[in-house]
Order: sequence, then structure tokens, then C-alpha cells
Amino acid sequence: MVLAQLGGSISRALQNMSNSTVIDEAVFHDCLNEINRALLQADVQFELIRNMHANIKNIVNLDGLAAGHSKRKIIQQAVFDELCKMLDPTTGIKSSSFFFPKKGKTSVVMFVGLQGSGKTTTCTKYAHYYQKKGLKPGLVCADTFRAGAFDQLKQNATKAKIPFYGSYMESDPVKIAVEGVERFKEENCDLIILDTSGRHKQEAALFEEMRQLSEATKPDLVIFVMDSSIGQAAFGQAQAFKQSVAVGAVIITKMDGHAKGGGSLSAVAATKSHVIFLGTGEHMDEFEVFEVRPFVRRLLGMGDLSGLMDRIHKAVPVDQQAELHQKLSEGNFTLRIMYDQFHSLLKMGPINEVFSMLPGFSAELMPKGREKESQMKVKRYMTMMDSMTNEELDSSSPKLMNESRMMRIARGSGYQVREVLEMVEEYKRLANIWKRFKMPKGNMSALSPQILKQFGGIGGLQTIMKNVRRIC
Ligand SMILES: Nc1nc2c(ncn2[C@@H]2O[C@H](COP(=O)(O)OP(=O)(O)OP(=O)(O)O)[C@@H](O)[C@H]2O)c(=O)[nH]1
Repeated sequence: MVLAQLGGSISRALQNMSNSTVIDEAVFHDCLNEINRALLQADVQFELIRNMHANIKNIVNLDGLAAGHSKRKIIQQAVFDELCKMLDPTTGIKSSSFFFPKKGKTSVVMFVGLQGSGKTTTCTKYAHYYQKKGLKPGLVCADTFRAGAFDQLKQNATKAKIPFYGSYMESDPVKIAVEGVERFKEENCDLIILDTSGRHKQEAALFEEMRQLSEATKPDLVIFVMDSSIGQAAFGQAQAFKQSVAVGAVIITKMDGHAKGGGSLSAVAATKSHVIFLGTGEHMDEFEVFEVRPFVRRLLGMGDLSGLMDRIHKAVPVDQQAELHQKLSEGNFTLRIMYDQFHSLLKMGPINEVFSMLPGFSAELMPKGREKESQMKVKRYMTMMDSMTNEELDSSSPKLMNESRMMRIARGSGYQVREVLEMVEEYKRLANIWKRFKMPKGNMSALSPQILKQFGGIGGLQTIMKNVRRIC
């Protein structure tokens, strides 16, 4: 993920401060300077960094702190809050005042942005997201500027089974937009999405066209789509769009890329609007709801346990959770449990994203480009386990896995004996770890404080995950 390096640098700065025996003005000053440098390197606008620095200094008054106050915690909290504020200029405004499409009420949402920012792709992702929530969307292509935009949107819409409106012949985007909105209103669509041409801030005529489109269709929401790799130029561009149309929300795309990303995230301040989604790939489902606090927690390696729990609950069926818990409470970590765990892990989504939700892990620790390799390894182990007998899968005695059994598994799965041996060694290592952490009986509200304590707190959990990470 972009920004992983930024998150890593900020958490290191905070960690270095925490490691000092005394936190005085000099240590605090060094920590803030380190954070400033990290933000600058990530392309965050200088003025925003200066404001953030001043705000943190105002909040943290080391001299005025009574004895007993934890200076570390106060500084960490101030950095966290200011990062959230920087990434969400609407912090403090009630979310109930934001626009959300609703079922049974027709809304028009217009997408604007620079050429190639990912508008067309994002329109379909947005429509698909709400379609899954039970709304009836309709897509209108009001991009008459780029040849191919019509076909691209039509193709995406057809794939997602979303009604589509556009024209090869008509060159007036305002006419197409008005007709499309009318058509979908007649068809009782809940969410009418307008895709517009990409434009650059220097293109006055295209900006005028965008204003006319907005006036003619009166959208309930204008979404500004921004490419995360745009860097420092993002601020000026975002400002130009905000001055021309009433931008109400932002979607940042290509967060899966290698760009620094700080420029686009901080440019959100120029729109005075909040980020609602992140695009994390070219495919329809590579689209995440953006929530600033969990995002910053993940960025700083503080974890996002609620997000992780959501994924676990989605991936492991509720009826299987109780059985798994029962087995773990008896200290029986079998190969079948390992198989089921791998199966759930693969269903949870990209491994690096799952790790970034764990406290102490930042996306930086799972380097980009290794996820596929990790996933392949897990799949390889699962294929080998598919060639095992029930007796082998359900035994918690590693001694059962003798040479002749391993040779049979290798033949059956098409892998080498040494690869089967590697998988069995991995199992033994995991079984040893799990033996140390017998789960309490009763309700399996995973990672409750009680369970966390059994893991040896956050530190213990990190050790386990580090070991799991070695497999991945
Ligand atoms: N990796 C990645 N690629 C994306 C993402 N969103 C869009 N793209 C790709 O970015 C390229 C441009 O996307 P489009 O949707 O055509 O962009 P556009 O803003 O509609 O382009 P114009 O119509 O020319 O303004 C395409 O190749 C998309 O597949 C994303 O989140 N991640």
C-alpha cells in the first residue's frame, strides 16, 4: 500500500521518543522534526506540515504537565489526532450531515476529476458497492471528450449488470446527462451516477462544461476522484475543482501503487471534503470504505482490531468458530485446523491487508510484491493436505507423519518430499506455539481482553503473528 513507509517512519519517530529515559523539550523537538521530515518525503504539502507541527506544540505543553501525566501518551495522542485532522478536513462535523444514497429515493451523483484519475472505473465500483447494498443504480456516460470512455463504461456496466445510458452520436455531454438522468428517474433508479470527462485545471472550456453539467442535473453529491500518485500537484488541482463545482466527497484511487501518496491525501484539505472510499486495484471489488481513525491506526502500525474481527467473522463461519474454539481449548492443534486456518486466511483478503490490521504491524512489514508468493505457499500447503488421510489430518501427534506417509503425500499432490517435509515442519512450529496459548472455554469473542491476555498481550500476539508471517 502507498504510504506504508510514511506510517513506518512516524511510528519509528514516536518509538525513538518513547525509548528516551526522560522526555524533555529536546526529545519532543527531535521527534516532531523526524515526523516533519517523513511527511515532507511523502509529498505532504509544506503548509499542512507546518500547521500540524504548530497544533501539536500547542496541545502538548510539557512544562505545564502535572507530575504523573504520561508525556508519551499525550504526545502520541496529539500526533494521532492531528494526522486524522489532516486526512479528514471534516473532523468534528457530524457524519449525519453527509450525503449517503438511500433506497427508495432517487439521488444523482456526479464524478469529476483529472484525466486518467480512474473516474470511469470508480463510477462502476461505486455503483456496484451500492447495488450490493440493495440499491438500484444506473450509469450515465457524459464523457464525450475521450473516445473509448463510452465503450469502457458500457463494458464495465454490463459486467456488473448495471443499467447504462450513453450515446456514440451525441456530442453535447449536457444533453446526454439530462436525458440519462430522466431515463433512470423513470426507471425508478435509486442512484444515478454521471461519469464526466477528465479535465486539467488549465482547461477553462472543460471546467465551464463541468459547471453546466452540474447546473443541468443538480447532483445531490459531486465526487472528486483523485489519483494517489499525483504528488504535490494534487493540492492545486483539488482546489481548482472545488472552486468550480460543489465537491462534497473525495475518492482516492490507485492506493495499491508504489507512489508516495502523501500529496493526494493531504490535498483532501483543499476540497474541505472527506474521503469516502479508496480504490485499491483495477477490479470491481478492489474498493474500500475509508474511515480516518482506523486508517491512521493501520498507517501507524497500531492495528485495526474491529476491521480484523469483521474479516475473521466474514471468513470463518459462525458454526465453525465454536468447534475451532473447543479444539483449541483442549490444546489439539491438528493439521486439519491448520488447513481450516489457511482456508480462512485466504478468504480474508490480501495477506498484507490482514496483517496491517494487527497492532504493531504496518503494511511496511509485508513488502509489496510478496503477497502473491505468500498466497501461493499457503495454497501449495493446502494442496498437499488434500492428499492426506483423515487420520493424518485429525491427529495431533507429529510422530505419525513418517517418511512413507510423506512420500505418499508427495506422490498424490505432485510435490517433492522435501516440500511436504517443509509443510510438516511448519505445522509442528505452529502446533508448538498454539500449545502455549490454550484458549479459554466459553464465548469465543476473539481477541477479547481475556484472550489477549492469554496471548501474552499485544506483544505475545505479535510474536505469534511474526511466526505466522514467516510462513507467508
Ligand atoms: N491499480 C489501479 N488502477 C486503477 C485504479 N482505478 C483505476 N485504475 C486504472 O487507471 C486507468 C485509468 O482509469 P479510468 O477509469 O479510465 O480513468 P478516467 O479518469 O475515467 O479517465 P478519463 O476518462 O481519461 O478521464 C485504467 O487503466 C484503470 O484500470 C485503482 O484503484 N488501482
